Amino acid sequence: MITLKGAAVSAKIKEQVDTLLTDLKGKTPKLAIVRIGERPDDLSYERGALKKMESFGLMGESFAFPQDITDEAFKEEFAKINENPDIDGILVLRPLPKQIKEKDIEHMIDPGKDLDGISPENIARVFAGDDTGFAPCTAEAVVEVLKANEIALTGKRVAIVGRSMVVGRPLSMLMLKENATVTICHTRTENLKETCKNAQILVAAAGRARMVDGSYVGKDAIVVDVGINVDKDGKLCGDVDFDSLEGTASMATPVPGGVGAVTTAVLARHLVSAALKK
Ligand SMILES: NC(=O)C1=CN([C@@H]2O[C@H](COP(=O)(O)OP(=O)(O)OC[C@H]3O[C@@H](n4cnc5c(N)ncnc54)[C@H](OP(=O)(O)O)[C@@H]3O)[C@@H](O)[C@H]2O)C=CC1
Ligand SMILES: Nc1nc(=O)c2c([nH]1)NC[C@@H]1CN(c3ccc(C(=O)N[C@@H](CCC(=O)O)C(=O)O)cc3)C=[N+]21
Repeated sequence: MITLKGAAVSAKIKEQVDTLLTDLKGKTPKLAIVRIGERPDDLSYERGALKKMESFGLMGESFAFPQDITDEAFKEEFAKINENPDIDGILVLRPLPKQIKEKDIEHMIDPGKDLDGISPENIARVFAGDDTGFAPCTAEAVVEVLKANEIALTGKRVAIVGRSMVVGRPLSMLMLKENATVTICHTRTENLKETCKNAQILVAAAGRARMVDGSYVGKDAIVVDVGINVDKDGKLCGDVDFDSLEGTASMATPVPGGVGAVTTAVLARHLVSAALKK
C-alpha cells in the first residue's frame, strides 16, 4: 500500500503561491483568524494555519474573543475585521457558541474575503461548478491530494462518509465537477459498509476515530482520511484504521501528515487569490 503524504502536495501548492505572489508586487497578504473561546480543535487548526502562513511568507493574525461574548458585541467586532482594508482574507473557526447567530455571520462576511466558503455566494458557486469563488479548504484539499498524485476521478465510483457543509457536501460537488460518480453516506445510510466497499475512492469525513477499517474497503481502493480525532490515549488519529488497510487499499492518506497539511496550504492559496482579486 502506498502512503499519500500531504507534505508533497503542500510543497506543490507553495510553488503556486510563490507564482501568485510575484503578481502582488511585494505586498504581503494578511489572514485574520476569528476565534471565540478556546476549543482545542480550533486552537490546533489556528496553530497549524499560522505556521503555514509563516512558512509560505504570508501574514496571519488571530482575533480571539471570550466564550461568553454577546451576539451584538461579536457582530460589531466582526464588522471591523470584515471591513478592515489591511485584511485580505478571513477564517472563522466554527462552530461558534450557541448565543452567536452563525447564519448572520455567513451572510455578513465579504465573499471576497471568505476563504473557507461559508457565505451563500461561495456555496452557490461550488454547487454550480463555478470555481471563481472559494470552496471550503478541506473539501478542496481532498481533491488536491488526488490530483497531485495523478489519480483520475472521471467515471470513478466515489463514496464520501459525512455530509457536513465544511467537508462532505462541498466535496461531493467538487468530485462531481471532476466527473466522478458520487455516493454521500451519513448516519442514516443503510448498508454503509457495502456502499463503502463498492467505491474505488473512499473518503472518510465522519469525525469517528478509526471507524473505517479494512472491512469497509474494496480491493485496490484509494482511501482518503479527512478525520482529525483524539483517541482515548490522547493521540491524534483519523477516521480510518490505517494499519488495517494493508492488503486491501492500494493507497491511503495518513493522519497526521495527510489531508490536514494540505488544508492549510489551500487556505494560503485562497488568501493570495483574495488579495489578488482585491
Ligand atoms: N483535515 C482537516 O483540515 C479538517 C478535518 N476535519 C475533521 O473531519 C471530520 C469531519 O468533520 P465535520 O464534517 O466537520 O464533522 P461533522 O460532525 O459536522 O459531520 C460528520 C458527518 O459524518 C456523519 N457520520 C458521523 N458518524 C457516522 C457514522 N457512524 N456512520 C456514517 N456517517 C457518520 C454525520 O452524519 P449525519 O449528518 O447523519 O449526522 C455527518 O454528516 C472530523 O474528524 C473533523 O475533525 C474537519 C475540518 C478540517
Ligand atoms: N471554519 C472552519 N473550518 C475548519 O476546517 C475547522 C474549523 N472551522 N474549526 C475547527 C475544525 C478542526 N480543524 C482542524 C484542522 C486541522 C487540525 C490539525 O491538527 N492540523 C495539523 C496537521 C494534522 C495532520 O497532519 O493531519 C496541522 O495543521 O499542523 C486540527 C483541527 C479544522 N476545523
